[in-house]
Amino acid sequence: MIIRPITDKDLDTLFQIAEESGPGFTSLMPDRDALAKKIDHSTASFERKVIHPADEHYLFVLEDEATGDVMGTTGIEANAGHTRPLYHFRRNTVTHHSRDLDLRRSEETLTRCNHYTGYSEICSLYLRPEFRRANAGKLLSRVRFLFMALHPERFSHNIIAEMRGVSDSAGQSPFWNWLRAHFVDMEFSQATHLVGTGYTDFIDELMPSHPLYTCLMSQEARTVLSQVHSQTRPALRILEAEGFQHKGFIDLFDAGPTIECALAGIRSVRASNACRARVDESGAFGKTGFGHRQHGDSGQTLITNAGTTDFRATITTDTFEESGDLIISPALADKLHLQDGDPSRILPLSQARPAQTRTTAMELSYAY
Ligand SMILES: NC(=[NH2+])NCCC[C@H](N)C(=O)O
Repeated sequence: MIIRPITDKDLDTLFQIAEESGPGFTSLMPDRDALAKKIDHSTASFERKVIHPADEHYLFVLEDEATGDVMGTTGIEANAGHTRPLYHFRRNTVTHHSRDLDLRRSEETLTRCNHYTGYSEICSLYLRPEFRRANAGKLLSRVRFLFMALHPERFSHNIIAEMRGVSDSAGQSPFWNWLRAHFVDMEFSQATHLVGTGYTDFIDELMPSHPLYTCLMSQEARTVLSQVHSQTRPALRILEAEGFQHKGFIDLFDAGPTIECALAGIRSVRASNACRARVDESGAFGKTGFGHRQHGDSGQTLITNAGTTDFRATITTDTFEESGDLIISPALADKLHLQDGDPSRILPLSQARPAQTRTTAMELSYAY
């Protein structure tokens, strides 16, 4: 499994993924022109010399090298809210209190806001059902944190992830159904399609701009506030383990939680290291006795090169560290586009119980 930047040739697969992933997956909408533009934008972003993050969008694919199949996607928006506003509802508490009458009551409100302007956003993580296997989800999720650690000038100091909220297989969202009944006469899928293809004017025009008291909402809508889609729960757990937290900002359409973490605080950023690749031509990799010097207690390591347009990453056991150098076989060096002496970044993966590995890879398929 190799991670690489997306190219024009991946358009058909990207279209399939956009169809498979459904209406709540707003960063990939099944619209060929929009997806072709997204690929071009990604290619230009990887090519661009960047000093401060602007409107770059990086989209990677996970490829099965043996077959050339694209197994999934993963992305980073360098500066969310830069080209068009990024809206959320903020959960607030309002207290009405009369000292004279000795009465008080606290109620929750939702207020539309643009709080997260200027954050980098991780997005578009999708692992196709037929390619669920150990480490695939991990690689798709964590590779973004290594890419950010390698190229911090391209990203904000703060990172968010918008987690998909609750909707059913027929595309009905309990939160949207309440909004729709009172404010915006439009299907959930139409609203997410508009947002996903970059049309956000209707939010200012039609969505409520005054605080909404949640006590006045339907019970169905209230219970899904800050809740994730059932298929997104494992992805949420993984990001929480990386240090991400929910601060009460929720999606305008399905009330899914947005979570945030400082880049420097992300576990995979802190636990990964810069090193130099040394290509071992001696053929020692086949021999025994190398295991004790391998990374992590599982011996598995996420390795990347330090490139942008030529970025590559994989998870392997076929490596070890020696005085700060990463010793790799010529075959692996070739796959990762690494030459002897090139900078690299490594993240030792800790031992996961086999059952856990399976669950993670499987359940990450719908991700966030
Ligand atoms: N609450 C939501 N549905 N938010 C949108 C989730 C989008 C998802 N993070 C994506 O990249 O497409």
